[in-house]
Amino acid sequence: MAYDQSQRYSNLQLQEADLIAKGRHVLCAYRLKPKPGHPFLATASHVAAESSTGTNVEVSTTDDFTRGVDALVYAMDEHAFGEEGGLMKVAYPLELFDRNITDGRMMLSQFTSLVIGNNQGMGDIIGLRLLDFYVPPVALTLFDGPAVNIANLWRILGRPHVDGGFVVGTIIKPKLGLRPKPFADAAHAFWLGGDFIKNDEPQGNQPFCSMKTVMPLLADAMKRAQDSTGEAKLFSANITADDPHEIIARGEYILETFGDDANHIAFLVDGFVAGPAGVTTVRRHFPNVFLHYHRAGHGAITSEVNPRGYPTSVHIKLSRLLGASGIHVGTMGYGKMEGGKDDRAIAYMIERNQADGTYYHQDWHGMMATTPIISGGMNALRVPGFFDNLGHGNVIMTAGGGCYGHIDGPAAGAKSLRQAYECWKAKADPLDWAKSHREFARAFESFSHDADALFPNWRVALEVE
Ligand SMILES: O=C(COP(=O)(O)O)[C@H](O)[C@H](O)COP(=O)(O)O
Ligand SMILES: [Mg+2]
Repeated sequence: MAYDQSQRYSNLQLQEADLIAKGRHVLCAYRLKPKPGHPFLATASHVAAESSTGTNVEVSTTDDFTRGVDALVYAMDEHAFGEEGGLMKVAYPLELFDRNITDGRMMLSQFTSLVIGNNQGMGDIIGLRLLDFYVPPVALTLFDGPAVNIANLWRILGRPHVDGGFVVGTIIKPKLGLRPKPFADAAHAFWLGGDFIKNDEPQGNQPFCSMKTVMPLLADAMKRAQDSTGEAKLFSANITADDPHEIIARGEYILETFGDDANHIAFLVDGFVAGPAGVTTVRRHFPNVFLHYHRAGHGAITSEVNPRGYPTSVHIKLSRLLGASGIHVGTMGYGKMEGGKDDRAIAYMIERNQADGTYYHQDWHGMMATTPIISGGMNALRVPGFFDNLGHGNVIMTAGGGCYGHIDGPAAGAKSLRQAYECWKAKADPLDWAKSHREFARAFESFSHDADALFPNWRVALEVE
C-alpha cells in the first residue's frame, strides 16, 4: 500500500468558489474506487500526487516551490456512487501545465497526460474516471479553440450565418469497397438532394480507391451537382494519417484538386486515434478549413461500462479546446450508438458560451463554438424526435444508411431528412406531413422496422400494404 500522502496532497478546507474566483487552477471531478484495504482519502491523495509533483514515496529533492504547485484534493464524498466508488475533486495549479516553446500556448497532450494519465494505471485503484473538468479564463486564452465552424458552411451554402439551420449530410457507404468511379457517382447522386458528404472514417488512400484518382472525380461530381441544382455542395475529406507531413500533403493535394471549390472542402480527422498532435496539425496548417473531428475509437474510453477513462461529455469538451470546428456528439438515444436524451447537454457545452457540465459551470469567455455533428443510425423517421429533444436544428447530420438505404436513392434520402426537419419546425404530425412530402413518406417504407416502432399505424395512415 502506498504511504498516506493526504497530509500533503489534500486540503478539504479549500472552497471551490474561491478556486474559481482566483482563476489559477484547472479543476477536475473524478469517480474513484480504491482497491480494498486502501482508504479513500489516502488513495485520492496518491492520485493527486501521481498527477502532479509526487510519486509513491517522498523524494529528497522536493523543495518549497515544488510543494507550492502540488495538485490538491479539495473535496470528496467517498460514498457518492455506492458500489461504484466515491467522488473526489482535484485542483491543479496552472503552473503544472506545459506551454509551447514556439508561442507559449497550452497543449492538450500534456493536459491529458497529467489529469488522466498515469493515474489510470495505479495499483491501488479499481476505478478512476474523470467525470468533468473546469478551465479558468486565462487558460482558455491559451488553447487554440475552433477557427471556423458551421457559420462558415452556412455562408457557403448561401444561408444566414446565424441560425442557418440544418445541414443535411451523409457518409459515402459502403464504408469501404467502392472504387473511384462508383465512389464519385455515389457522391453525385447524394448531392442532387443533400448538402454535405463526409468520407467514412476509414476511407483514405486505399489501393482500390487512391486519393489521387478519386479526388478529381469527386471535384467534377461536385461541380456537376452544383450546376444542376444551383446549390453549393460540401465535402469533408478524411486526411487522417500518422505522419503530420502526410496529413498536410493530403490536405494540400485536396485543396489544389478542388480548385475554385476548395472552400467547399472540410477536413475530416479521426481525432481520437490521431490524438492532439494530429488534430492540431490540421487546426494550425489549415485554419480556414472546417475541422471535422470524427471520434472513432472513443468508446474504449468513454463507454459508460468503463470504470476508468472519461465519458463522452469530457471527450467532446476537450475537442473544443483543441479547435474542432465540429465533432460527432452522438444521437442522444435516437440513433444506433450509445447515449440518451440528456446527452443534449453535451451539445450545449460546445455550442454555447456558457453551459453546465456534470460538476462545473463552464464560461467559455467567447471561445468560438464547436458545431455538434449528429450521426449513427439516423434516418428521416428519427429526425423529428431528435430535434424535439435537442430544441434546435443548427447542426450537421450525416446519415449514411439513412440516405443510401432510402428505396428511391440517396438524393431522396437527403430530401427525406430535409422534409423531416421541416416537419419538426412546423410542429406538424409526421404522418400528416408524409402525406404531402413524398420522399419523407417513402422513408417509412425504406425503414419499415423503425416506422413500425415509432409510428405503429403508419401503414394505414399512408395506405401502404
Ligand atoms: O459512419 C457513421 C454512421 O453511419 P450510419 O449513418 O450509416 O449509421 C459514423 O462513423 C458513426 O456515426 C460514428 O458514430 P458517432 O457519430 O456516434 O461518432
Ligand atoms: Mg463511419
